[in-house]
Amino acid sequence: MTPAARIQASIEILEQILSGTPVEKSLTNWARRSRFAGSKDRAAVRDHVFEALRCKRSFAALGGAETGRGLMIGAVRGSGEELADLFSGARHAPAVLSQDENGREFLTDAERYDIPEWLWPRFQSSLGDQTVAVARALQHRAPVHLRVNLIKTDVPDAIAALAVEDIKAVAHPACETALEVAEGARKIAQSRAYTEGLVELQDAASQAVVAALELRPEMRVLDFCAGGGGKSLALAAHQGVKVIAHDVNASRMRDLPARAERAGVQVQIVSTDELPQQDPFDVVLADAPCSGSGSWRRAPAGKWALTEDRLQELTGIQSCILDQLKTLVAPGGVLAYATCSMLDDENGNIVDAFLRANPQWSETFRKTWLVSHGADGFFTAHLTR
Ligand SMILES: C[S@@+](CC[C@H](N)C(=O)[O-])C[C@H]1O[C@@H](n2cnc3c(N)ncnc32)[C@H](O)[C@@H]1O
Repeated sequence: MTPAARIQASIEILEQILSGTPVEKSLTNWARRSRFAGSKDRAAVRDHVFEALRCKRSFAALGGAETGRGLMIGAVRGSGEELADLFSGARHAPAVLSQDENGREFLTDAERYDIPEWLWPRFQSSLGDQTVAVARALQHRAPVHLRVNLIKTDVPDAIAALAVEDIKAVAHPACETALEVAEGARKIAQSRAYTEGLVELQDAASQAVVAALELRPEMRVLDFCAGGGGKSLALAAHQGVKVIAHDVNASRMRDLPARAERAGVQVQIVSTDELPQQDPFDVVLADAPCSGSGSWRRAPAGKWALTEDRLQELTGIQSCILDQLKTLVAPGGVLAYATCSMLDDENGNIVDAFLRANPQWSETFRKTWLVSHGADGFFTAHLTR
């Protein structure tokens, strides 16, 4: 495919997404009807689509319309490339620009930095002088991070095993186990290092949330919102720690047994009904459902789907989860609250309200990771009584 044909394909996919088809489904539909597209074409089109979704507001302003075509005109105009070369009207290329397909100046900072208008003041109050840096980081693609599985290997050996398969990885400062992939990211899923469980795909800040816990052998740790089990696996990679995974939506943990087997670790999965027979726990991790503002680079549709009502609903769920979990923690144990969000509403405000309502509990640790520092945005706080 020519660069112009890739843009035309991206326009068609974006049209589907804008009319309500989920992102992955739109990409798969296109790949199915475009057997001529090679793996490099598919990767390039996917990159265009994700970039346009991350930068939807600013590209729409630059391109003159919030349509697939408008977004891609905005993308090309913003990159400084020559529009006429790509929108040439040639076979498989987008049509030539009409007179009225002009861009305009940005009206607000929220538009320039691709944040919903209603959310900008909350971004500012949560992030202070980091607001613009964070919003700009969210306009770009996320790095690929790996977690070295210390049950099976160590950091130098994992880097060497990846290098044999032309995957260049370097240590990431977020925590001891974190690597950033500098080259060869598309080869990871097929690599021996991955299939044999030496490394797992996991964002560095997500790993750092687990690394912040002081885990000792024989501790019983509940991962209450386990989801796909990324943090359960990171917890279980601590020698002797017994990990119990739970999620209100049990089907989300479907792949966890196979992932645990690949990693060579044990994770016990419990249902909501079984939980009362399992407590108390030395550590309860609540990686709560949230806006996902820290991972909007990977899932940009979430940025535009969030509403004030949904944020309020989420903060209600977050407070309920913390309240529900306090009875499951052994005296002297730790209730660790975490979100992949950078908004005070979902982070400090939730913990502060919990501490006000439960004066016998105190906070021993609190940290926020920002996307502008090279990993996903995350928050965690440790509570004890
Ligand atoms: C942020 S995700 C978890 C991600 C996961 N810990 C990981 O590291 O991959 C939040 C999870 O919380 C679950 N959840 C939502 N409400 C819940 C509740 N009331 N109790 C327990 N889990 C809940 C969701 O099903 C979702 O899987």
